[in-house]
Amino acid sequence: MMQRYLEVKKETPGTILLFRMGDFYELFHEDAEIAARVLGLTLTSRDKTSSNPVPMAGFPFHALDGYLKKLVAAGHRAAICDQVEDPKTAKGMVRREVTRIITPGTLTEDSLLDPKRSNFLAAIFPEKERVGLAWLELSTGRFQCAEVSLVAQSRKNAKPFAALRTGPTGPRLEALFDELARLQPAELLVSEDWRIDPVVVALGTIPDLVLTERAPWSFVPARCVDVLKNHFKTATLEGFDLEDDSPAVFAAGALLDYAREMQRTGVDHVMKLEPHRRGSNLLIDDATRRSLELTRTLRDTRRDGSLLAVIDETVTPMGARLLADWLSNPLTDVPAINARLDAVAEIAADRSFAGDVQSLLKEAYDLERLTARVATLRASPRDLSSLARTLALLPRLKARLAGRHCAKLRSLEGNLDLCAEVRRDIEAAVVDEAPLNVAEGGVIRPGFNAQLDEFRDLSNGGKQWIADYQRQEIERTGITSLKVGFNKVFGYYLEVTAANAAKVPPEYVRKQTLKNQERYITPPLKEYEDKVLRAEERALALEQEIFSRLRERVSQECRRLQQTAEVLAQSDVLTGLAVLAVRSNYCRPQVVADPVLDIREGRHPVLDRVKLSGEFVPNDVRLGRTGDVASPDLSTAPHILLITGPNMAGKSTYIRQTALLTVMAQMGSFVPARSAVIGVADRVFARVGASDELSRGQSTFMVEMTETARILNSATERSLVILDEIGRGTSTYDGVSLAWAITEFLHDEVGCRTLFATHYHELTELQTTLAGLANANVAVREQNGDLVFLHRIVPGAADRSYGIQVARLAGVPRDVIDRADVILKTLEADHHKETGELTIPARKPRRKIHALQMNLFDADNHPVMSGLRDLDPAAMTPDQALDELTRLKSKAREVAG
Ligand SMILES: Nc1ncnc2c1ncn2[C@@H]1O[C@H](COP(=O)(O)OP(=O)(O)OP(=O)(O)O)[C@@H](O)[C@H]1O
Repeated sequence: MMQRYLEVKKETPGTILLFRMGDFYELFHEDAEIAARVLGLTLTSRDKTSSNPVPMAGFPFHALDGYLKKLVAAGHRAAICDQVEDPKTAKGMVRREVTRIITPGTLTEDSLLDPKRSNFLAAIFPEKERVGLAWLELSTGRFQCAEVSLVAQSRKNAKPFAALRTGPTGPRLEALFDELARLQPAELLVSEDWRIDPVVVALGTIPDLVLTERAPWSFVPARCVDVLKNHFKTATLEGFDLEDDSPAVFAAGALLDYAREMQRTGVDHVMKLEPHRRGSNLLIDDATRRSLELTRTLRDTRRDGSLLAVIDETVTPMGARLLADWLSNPLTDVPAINARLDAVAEIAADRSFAGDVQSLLKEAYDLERLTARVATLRASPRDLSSLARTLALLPRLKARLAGRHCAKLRSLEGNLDLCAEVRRDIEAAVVDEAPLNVAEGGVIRPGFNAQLDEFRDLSNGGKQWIADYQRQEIERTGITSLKVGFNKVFGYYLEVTAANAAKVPPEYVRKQTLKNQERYITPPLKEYEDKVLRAEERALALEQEIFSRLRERVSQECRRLQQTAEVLAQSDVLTGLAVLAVRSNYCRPQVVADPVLDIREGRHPVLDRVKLSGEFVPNDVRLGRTGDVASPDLSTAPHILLITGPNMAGKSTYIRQTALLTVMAQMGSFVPARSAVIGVADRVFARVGASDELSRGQSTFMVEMTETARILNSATERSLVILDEIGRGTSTYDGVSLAWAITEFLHDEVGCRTLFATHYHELTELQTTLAGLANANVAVREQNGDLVFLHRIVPGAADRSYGIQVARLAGVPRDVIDRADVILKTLEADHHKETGELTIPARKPRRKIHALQMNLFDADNHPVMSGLRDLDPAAMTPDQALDELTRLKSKAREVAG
């Protein structure tokens, strides 16, 4: 057995091997040690008497899913080696084979996946100036690829920006990092050969990303292309709008190869490879994505508290995943955005529609993931009955979608394939409450297969035969207490009381003598027993066969099922957005191509939700282009808004909410505002607060400037830029000067819509020189020396900053606040002096703090010191010296008190 173990271990390098032995999965050697650590299993050893015992750990087979979850969460890969023969019939040792390999990126089991999140496996193929990236969600079969440029994507004439993540001469990796941040893959495949490739080295620094190294040959371009052609059974990849020589295709081929290797049962549900083109989406870089907390919060990277959590009114996991996808990839094409908005508007206008659709969808199972399990021949009987139940809802959904006006809902109705035969086939064959496991039987409906019914009758219906036989034998022998019984050791037997033993006919064969009974068997009874037991076995085998055939048959319809799953997901997302719009009082944005923004009474979607109603103060934003003829009413609006105001007033909230509303509108959602005209942005940039890049070894200021450099170099006229307190991490003069120059550059060279929140009041002077810039501030009121935040954005510069008042609100001690006030006044007065000298009045301590330690000055007068001074060690005996030392010590104690 250990020999087989070692063979299998050799076949599955880099994985933790779970080796089935009877009712347990066992782990040995290093795997056992890892399992003990990660899974909390007790480490024991095999063959304790040996001088070199083998470490070992294990768990019962039914606990597999729970343990797999923990192993995968800890970033491990696990190979499951099962017994592939029935131990009862096996000759010699039971045959064991690896039945699946579970890796973070190739999960398909519901129990291991988060229903609301896509779980991507990704692969890269770096070339000189571009890198191919492919990603696959194995649990649904969605497979995409893209080419990402490694050359700085600068605006025309812009100088390439300085040292980025891999140093001044390395490739520019931001675009790749942005894509990975968008996808958040669980596992990324690279070639062993690329260990020192700068791209791969940089990827190794991304937290929570498992890099899996593959043999170099699996990345050989010709092979990669062949893998894809063979899988899709096509002569070229042109049908997918892909070139055979693109690194994106190579990455996809290497990825599919791996997926096939891990999923021993096949990946037939991967039916197409879709090219992902960057141009059709609103680009949101990694830093912006995090700053805006689109899908996770900045501080603890949780979904709760993110924009996604707030706008999610979907009722199915398919919908939840698609919503996350839409939010991560907002559109730029105005007609495409409007198509979604039309659908949301139509649903929002018809309350009963949303209610009906949601109550239907709530009953649906995760059709996308069910289909994938059918396709990989891993669907359980229960999966098939869940599939049929979901299909049973479709006629009602189709009826509800019928007669809609907008194109999107009409096309959903058109694409909703009822798959009626699939449903009919499953319903005809599988019982309503199907068990999880086919091996125990009870899967196939009675009446479906005559042969099966016969076997079952024979095994169940034996009762009648037994009753008849028992009656017949009572009559024949005259023993009225004669009974037929059954136990596992002897099978069927006849039982007679000891008193009647003499009446037993000679053909009865005695098998067992109990205290008061004798047990016998007879040839007819044994013959019958044989038949019954065989029938049971044959019934089980036949059930399995029928089930496998059915699953095979359903798997032929994967494409249709996938299409239907997509319709369900889209219906769910659109309905969810409509419910959100109505429930949260959102308005339909008017999406236009001009780079303008006119939001009236806009609210921050997340704060609006958490604050009590009426507590959130709505604000307007109007950005335009001077002299813009297309939007005359915005022609006088600035395109840069410089917002000053006290801390805590709501500056960050205001600028973020503007970016969030733009993202929401471009994904096809209504927005929290009274009205909104949103000019489509090609990119959104948010430089907000300190980010957590310290772990990547950069200083806060360096990170801030790197991100700023990127904005300045790649923003276009159509971009939306949100800047929060640029230049904060350096000296005031440096900071002001940088912020000043950055603002001028954005105004003169880029011309993009910009919201800039700052504490540097000096910058408000820019209004006099920059025509497209306007000042705004957040209103506050001082009441009896206290500060009241009104959270209202008003035109003009803030008159002062109120930092000290805010510090007082925060509980900074009174002494410090008063002192800061004095210093501030002096600074303000000095500011206007010609000399430039700074004379801060000295601080007057309010109370003296007693020094606990003696200072040198005090030491001179100390009684112990004078005692020491008077000593003449030369004239003392050791005893006297000791006495004197003891005396001085107690004196010292006394004084210290
Ligand atoms: N429009 C609003 N209505 C109601 N409350 C608001 C509004 N805007 C902000 N707030 C509240 O004020 C708090 C501070 O807001 P924000 O962080 O935007 O201030 P800030 O001006 O950027 O502060 P700082 O300059 O210190 O970063 C928020 O947590 C929020 O609870």
